[in-house]
Amino acid sequence: MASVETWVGFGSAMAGVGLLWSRMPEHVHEEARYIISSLVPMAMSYFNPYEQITVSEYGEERFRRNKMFDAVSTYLSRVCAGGACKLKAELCSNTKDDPVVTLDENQEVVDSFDGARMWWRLCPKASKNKGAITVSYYPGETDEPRCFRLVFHKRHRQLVLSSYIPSVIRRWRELTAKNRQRRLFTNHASEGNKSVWTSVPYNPPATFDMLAMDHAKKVDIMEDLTAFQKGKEYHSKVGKAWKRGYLLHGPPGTGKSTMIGAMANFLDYDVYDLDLTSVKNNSELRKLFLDTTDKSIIVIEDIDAIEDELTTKRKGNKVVNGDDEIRDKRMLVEFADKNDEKSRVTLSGLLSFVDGLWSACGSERVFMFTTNHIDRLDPALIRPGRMDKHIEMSYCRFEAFKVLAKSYLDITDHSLFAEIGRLLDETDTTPADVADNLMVRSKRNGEISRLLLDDEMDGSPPADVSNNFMLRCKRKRDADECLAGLVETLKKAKMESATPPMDTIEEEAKEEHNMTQKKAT
Ligand SMILES: Nc1ncnc2c1ncn2[C@@H]1O[C@H](COP(=O)(O)OP(=O)(O)OP(=O)(O)O)[C@@H](O)[C@H]1O
Ligand SMILES: [Mg+2]
Repeated sequence: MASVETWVGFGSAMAGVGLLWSRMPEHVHEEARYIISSLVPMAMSYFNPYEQITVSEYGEERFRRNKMFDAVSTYLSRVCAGGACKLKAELCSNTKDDPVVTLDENQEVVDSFDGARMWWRLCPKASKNKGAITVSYYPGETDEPRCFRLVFHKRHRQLVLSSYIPSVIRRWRELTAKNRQRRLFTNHASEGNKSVWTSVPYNPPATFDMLAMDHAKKVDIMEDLTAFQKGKEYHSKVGKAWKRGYLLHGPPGTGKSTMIGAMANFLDYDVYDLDLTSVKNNSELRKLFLDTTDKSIIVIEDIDAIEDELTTKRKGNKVVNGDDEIRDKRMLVEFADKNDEKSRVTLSGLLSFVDGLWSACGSERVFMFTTNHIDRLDPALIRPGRMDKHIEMSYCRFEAFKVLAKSYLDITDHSLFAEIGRLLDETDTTPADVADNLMVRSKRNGEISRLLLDDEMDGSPPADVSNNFMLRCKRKRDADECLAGLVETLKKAKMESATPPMDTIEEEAKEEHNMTQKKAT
């Protein structure tokens, strides 16, 4: 036991140290604090046999999603979820009844690899080190949103880094290739007024087979897409970013949006439908682009509608025609704070992703712009080389009509075909209008189901033969009725196009009147 003298001696020694400390200059204090703060973690790591890896939801740049996070999430949900008691379930597909189950926050699961145990936890907040994968020697406090934390024994460090992590990534690739669900993303302003992507499962019904358009043009587009999809080596050989830009133009109802769905089906890509009106400025736009994944179609619909704002601005800004640089800096979308330079999305900001500096970030991306009025678009957007392909979606002619008749009525020939072909050549009718006429009326559907029901109520279950016969009759009647209706619609359209609208007649009459008055004076 220490005597009283010893304690007194210790106390005075400490008092001496305290006095000495207080007399030391401030910079020495700083140095001493620094040494202590670096020694403590080292000492802790020396005694702590565990290490940890943090996989945060966003990468170092903060605005790019960390794919490793998705990989771990999928891996743990599929491989280790059995040992978890807090899970989240989401039904992602309209066709499959299999919910996607993922770990809930703060849930810990254990995995084993080559005899080593790994502890995974989904933390609602991530470590201060936001890098893709950061290794730290001691458990640190967290301050950033969502991360997975992997804890393992020090002696397995090499195993984890060189074998376990790569195996997680491999497994993730296998799992996603097998269970991929295509998604449709759209951006909207989040709580902090920042634009973020949200998505829903996406199974567009349209395929190229159903697209009513010139056959040669359709084949050309499909070949172009196939060449693009297989063009990884070609693009790297010629030093071009692996991306492709399409401009779809044509009147409303000619199938521009339908074409996008068909392309997504054909390529099996996700679709990002970019709503520029909820993007505040170029840096937000950049973040959104960087948040898109590879193998995706980025769509900006009705670019002419946004350009309309430009056109009004153009006059105000006295932009010189042909001067791309000045024109590009005009606003695409103007927000509430008109004086704030930062709260604007510019055409140059948009184009830097399509074929500028930022276009090289990410690969296998298709950009699609759609417009109803190509003539109203900014020349900077449509100048040669900017968009790889301009696709015109046009009015429905006979060849396109045959595709629609096959899809909607399941017929390849009919006595009214010749007349319809002639009328389609004489009028400008959109595929949407034709498709509308080919839709079997619900009245008819009601009629057939009633007939089938009556049959069942007789007590005699309807025989297949009679069913088939009835269905055939129904189809025939449907086709006759729909095509006759279409002929009527087309005739009406032809008449309307032959007679100029009333206001045009009135204007012409006025003009004539003015001319005669002028001549008279
Ligand atoms: N070329 C086409 N082939 C098959 N169906 C078509 C075609 N064009 C239009 N349709 C039908 O008409 C509907 C409307 O077409 P869609 O929305 O693709 O036209 P759009 O050109 O995008 O029109 P908008 O310019 O108004 O956006 C579609 O749901 C589809 O059923
Ligand atoms: Mg559309």
